[in-house]
Amino acid sequence: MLALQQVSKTFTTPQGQLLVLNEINLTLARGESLALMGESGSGKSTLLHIAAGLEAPDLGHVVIDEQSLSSLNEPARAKLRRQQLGLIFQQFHLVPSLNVIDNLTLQARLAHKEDGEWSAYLLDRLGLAGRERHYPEQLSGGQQQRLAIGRALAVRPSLLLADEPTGNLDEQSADTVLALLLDLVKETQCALLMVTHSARVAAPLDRTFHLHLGSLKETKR
Ligand SMILES: Nc1ncnc2c1ncn2[C@@H]1O[C@H](COP(=O)(O)OP(=O)(O)OP(=O)(O)O)[C@@H](O)[C@H]1O
Repeated sequence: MLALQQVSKTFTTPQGQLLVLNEINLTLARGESLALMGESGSGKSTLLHIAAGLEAPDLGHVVIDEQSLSSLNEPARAKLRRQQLGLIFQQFHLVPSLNVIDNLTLQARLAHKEDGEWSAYLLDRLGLAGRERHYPEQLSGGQQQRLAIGRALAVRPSLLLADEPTGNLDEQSADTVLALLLDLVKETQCALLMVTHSARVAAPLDRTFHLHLGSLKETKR
């Protein structure tokens, strides 16, 4: 589903060259959830951006659904991102001027993958049925993040990439959102790669990896 093959990335900083990812290998299967942990500045967001094709590795390959991102030009990569990837962020990134149903179907419409029945099912599963005409500001933080999850899943992505998706929520909302997210990953058999600082959030995921000094080490399987 997702494969990182010998991925390396170095940044040039005022202090010199910074090797953030050093020949990283990782594979993620359908229906599998993986937590990516590591101290601040260890390169977690860089790895996530590279997996999403938003940033290119210096060396190595990213393969999504058997397609190597480096073999595609930028328009083709953007199309693959729209059609196969769901992105979930700490700051929900909903469109404030769009109501719930329009936010939910936004990416699906852009990807020409809109499916009314699937959207209605997702709204129901996410506890947002009946809120279709509400705007993001009328929703709680937990509801907003559930909507952002729905938006990511509305395209039926093969890969979900999430950066601290529960970082802005209180513990109880975080637990609800995480449980729903993991249920939907199993149900739709997509793969989930999630960055988190919290061992508690990582615990229910299938596998946990730590990034440290450019290397990835599995700590739970
Ligand atoms: N465009 C860039 N140019 C130079 N250095 C960069 C660039 N992007 C990231 N870095 C550096 O690379 C390292 C890894 O950054 P990254 O954001 O991936 O870490 P992170 O593990 O996600 O951190 P955090 O947990 O604080 O979000 C940091 O030292 C950062 O300063």
